[in-house]
Amino acid sequence: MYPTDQPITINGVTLQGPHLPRQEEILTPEALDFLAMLHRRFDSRRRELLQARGEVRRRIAEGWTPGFLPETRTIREDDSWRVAPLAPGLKDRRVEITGPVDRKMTINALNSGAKCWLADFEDSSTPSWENMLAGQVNLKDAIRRQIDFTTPEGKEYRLGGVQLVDRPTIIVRPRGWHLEEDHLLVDGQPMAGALVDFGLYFFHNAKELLRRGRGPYFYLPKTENHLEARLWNCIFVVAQDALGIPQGTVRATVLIETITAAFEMEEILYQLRNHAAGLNAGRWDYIFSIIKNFRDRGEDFVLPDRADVTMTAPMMRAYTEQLVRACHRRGASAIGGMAAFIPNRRDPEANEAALRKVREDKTREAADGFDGSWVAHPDLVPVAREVFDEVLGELPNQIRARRRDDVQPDAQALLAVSQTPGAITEAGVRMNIEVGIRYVESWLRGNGAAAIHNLMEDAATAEISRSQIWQWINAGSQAQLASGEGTRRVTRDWVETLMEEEFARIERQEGDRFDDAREVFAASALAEEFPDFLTLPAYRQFLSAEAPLRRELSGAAA
Ligand SMILES: CC(=O)SCCNC(=O)CCNC(=O)[C@H](O)C(C)(C)COP(=O)(O)OP(=O)(O)OC[C@H]1O[C@@H](n2cnc3c(N)ncnc32)[C@H](O)[C@@H]1OP(=O)(O)O
Ligand SMILES: O=CC(=O)O
Ligand SMILES: [Mg+2]
Repeated sequence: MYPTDQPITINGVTLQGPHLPRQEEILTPEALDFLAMLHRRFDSRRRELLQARGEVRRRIAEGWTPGFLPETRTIREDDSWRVAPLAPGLKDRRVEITGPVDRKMTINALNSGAKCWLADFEDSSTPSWENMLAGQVNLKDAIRRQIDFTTPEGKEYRLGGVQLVDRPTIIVRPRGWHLEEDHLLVDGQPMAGALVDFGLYFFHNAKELLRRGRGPYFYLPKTENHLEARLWNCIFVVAQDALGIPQGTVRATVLIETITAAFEMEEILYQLRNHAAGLNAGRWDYIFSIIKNFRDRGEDFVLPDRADVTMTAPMMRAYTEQLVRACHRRGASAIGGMAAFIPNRRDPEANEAALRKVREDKTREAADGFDGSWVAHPDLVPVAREVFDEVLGELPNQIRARRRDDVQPDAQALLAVSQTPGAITEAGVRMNIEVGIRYVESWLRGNGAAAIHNLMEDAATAEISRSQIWQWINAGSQAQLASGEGTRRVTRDWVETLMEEEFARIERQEGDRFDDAREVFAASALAEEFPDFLTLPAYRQFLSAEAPLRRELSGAAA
């Protein structure tokens, strides 16, 4: 038993922060040894790759435009290689439900009737130590079918009686490479959140999953290039050897959700080819990545209101079609993304509208050749299933049936940002502010996904909101409001006035976190220096093990 609330060091691994329920089951000395091994072998490479991201960004700011890499041309042109055959539980992925790994949602997702469940430590989860550790407990219990839950009001949750084959395949999404977990230090350095999430899940469950006819499967978020994919591949090889399980047991689906990764889709599959399962079109972070990377490149890269950047915009069509082509050429699954419309059981009209819009979105994806797609809510599972059932017929996927050889890699099409129809409007600026603050408030309370105005908001959509504001302010005369609304520029002063007004409109409740949320949102939307991720300073200020001390010090300084 570890001492309560005191930092403790075992074999160079320091555990700090509050003592959490059942932590002894997860943070066993053997599991900590495994994490320390991963950190010591791979963290310096992670840091180098993060630094390389910064260099690419600097080159883009100086006028360089990313494109297909000349040095990897042979990989793209060689038609002979394929990824490993689809693994058990991953052949038919027509409907995947996504969601955070809290106990109730875990049970609901596993009872949802979806083919797969993306168990999310990332966009939809606040990365508090409590959430991250509880997620590991919940997954361990779920895999062993020993999970139930009772709300304080007495509502009971347990796994339904379906057979293993009908239970969604679990695919875990660890945190991105940028986030650190400073409740676990190795040799005095915080571990990468990604290695903690991957390592603990793999260590405790890989063998059990194999015994049950499945495997340790992962979604890899926010990858920026094929070298980052190579790092993951090296981690998989070492992890499988360390546990003595066969090479190739791990499978990874990589989210293509950065503009640089869009130029390296086949190279990413190639690096991971013995472990690759597919690619996913993570549309929200993709839009964020375009804003972030091209934020100071002038009018060719200024996007209209967030609501106008839809999947039918030319750049989004190019991205999704090229993704299906890359996957099917290499025998991998192409998985569609998240339509943000959330059903509402209390409002039939909003519910109807959400079902209609999601159906439209999934219909386009299925027709484009995707093998399946994501839904955010159990009530959307039947809609997506119906759409894909119709296109797939008896087939489990469209990998062979829709090769999409009619699509060609096309850099110009991926970069056709200025062809996105729409306009910047005052309503759009206000919406970004209001929704951004509301989302951050939810995140600070530990809920990393929220339905706001019947739309799903998570870390990726919040990044779009705050980075659009930043770009519109800093793009100067290139970000004019729609002509019907005069020629007002989006200035910092004006945004601050709108922020005051929107903030005043928000209904407050005892114990809410709106003051903190406004501070976090303003700091990233109005900052002179664009923070790489909204969640990075917010983590340090509010969730890190040193956060209470840091806040105390800044309070004392004030
Ligand atoms: C950009 C990206 O990365 S997209 C992927 C990441 N984002 C996500 O995964 C978001 C997933 N979705 C969600 O978290 C939720 O649907 C929300 C927060 C948007 C809305 O949730 P709620 O406000 O609870 O919706 P609602 O009240 O309609 O839920 C009805 C029931 O469905 C459950 N439910 C809703 N969404 C999910 C889900 N994704 N997984 C499991 N159960 C769910 C709720 O827990 C609730 O259960 P209960 O009736 O037993 O209490
Ligand atoms: O992770 C998915 C996204 O759209 O971002
Ligand atoms: Mg994302």
